[in-house]
Amino acid sequence: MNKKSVKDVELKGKRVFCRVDFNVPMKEGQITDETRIRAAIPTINYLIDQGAKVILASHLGRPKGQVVEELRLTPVAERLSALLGKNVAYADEAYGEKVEQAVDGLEEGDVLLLENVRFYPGEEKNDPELAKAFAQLADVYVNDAFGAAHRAHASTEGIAHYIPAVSGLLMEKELEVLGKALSNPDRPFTAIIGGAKVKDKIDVIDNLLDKVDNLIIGGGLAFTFVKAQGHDIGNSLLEEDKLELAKTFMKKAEEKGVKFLMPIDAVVADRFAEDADSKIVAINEIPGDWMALDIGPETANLYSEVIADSKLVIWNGPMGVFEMDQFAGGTKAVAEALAEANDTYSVIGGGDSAAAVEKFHFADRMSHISTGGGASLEFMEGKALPGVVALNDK
Ligand SMILES: Nc1ncnc2c1ncn2[C@@H]1O[C@H](COP(=O)(O)OP(=O)(O)OP(=O)(O)O)[C@@H](O)[C@H]1O
Ligand SMILES: O=C(O)[C@H](O)COP(=O)(O)O
Repeated sequence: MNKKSVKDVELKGKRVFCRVDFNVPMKEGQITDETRIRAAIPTINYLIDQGAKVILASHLGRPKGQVVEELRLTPVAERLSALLGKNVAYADEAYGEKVEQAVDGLEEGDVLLLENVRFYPGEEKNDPELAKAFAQLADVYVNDAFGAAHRAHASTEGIAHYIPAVSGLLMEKELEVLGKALSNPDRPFTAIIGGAKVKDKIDVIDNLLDKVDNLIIGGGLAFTFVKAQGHDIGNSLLEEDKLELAKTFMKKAEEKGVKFLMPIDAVVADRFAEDADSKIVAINEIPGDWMALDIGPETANLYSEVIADSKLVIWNGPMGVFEMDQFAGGTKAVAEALAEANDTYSVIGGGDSAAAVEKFHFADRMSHISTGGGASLEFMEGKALPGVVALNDK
């Protein structure tokens, strides 16, 4: 990477404003998945070991520029203290006099967590005044929030214009792994794209068709392609206005010699419900008033074989409605195939695919699970990430 990292700057005794992505799922005040907190630990420990005064900042949820009690970072501070094995001070504001006093009181190796930066309207507007107020707290800016790197906000982009700005270790690793996957892939290189909406994944499919050997399509978005092939898809998800584009992609794949793999069978249901009546049908036999909610077992076998023969696989988006047990089989089979493919480097991107891999207990058998949802997608689309662009060049 041509951007400076924490390893390239002197940190001893320095006040370091470290932007992390602690946007973790919460239920009734409890953190339900702490992956993102764990992922930031190496950088935080590095800063502590170097003798920095560590000021951590993050957003949580989308409070839209005002204080939302349930979105305070208090539970995160507690969890972080436990994970670091040391006290993390917590400020209930993110800048201003009180925070400055707290920063003044920091000794080398101390950690202070600021309040949710999205409580301030200037954050998402990338207001230079707020960016300056953040910058004033510190001598060095470290961006370790890969998950929020696609946002040009005051704490992810603006601040980098005022003090020396470098990447954290997680940011560096994410960019290295995803960057290598896309620019110099081991082959055969396979991308698996699933999830619900074609329109969200158009750019990524288009960009990947220039790079991969195999493109596997699953999830709800597959049925727009199935329909484009000329099959009846009943009440399955369809984005009518993307049918022509789906045909274009299939044609592009053919021209480029990319294997474009689509479902050959599906699990169909009479309604969208856990206890719906369901059955397995061939892809050209989806009944008119049923909907396809998962890929079928033959498709899962076909996809698993392609995965086993690949050297590099990137996966974004589940194969079916994996939240319901009846329709989780396809997603589970793909996760299992990835877990068992020992010679395959597997990169999981996107919140839902990462959640699925966790749910089926294959997480520790994947090569890399990205902490970025939108960020990893935008990266794969080939877009520049503002939070990275703003960092100092080497
Ligand atoms: N056949 C289907 N019909 C309807 N919904 C489906 C189908 N297959 C998958 N889904 C749904 O798609 C959703 C995930 O889609 P999405 O495009 O958001 O995935 P993602 O990119 O992994 O997630 P994220 O946006 O969190 O990164 C899941 O909730 C799943 O239930
Ligand atoms: O969860 C994410 O993808 C990141 O934390 C960014 O959150 P956002 O979509 O609310 O900007």
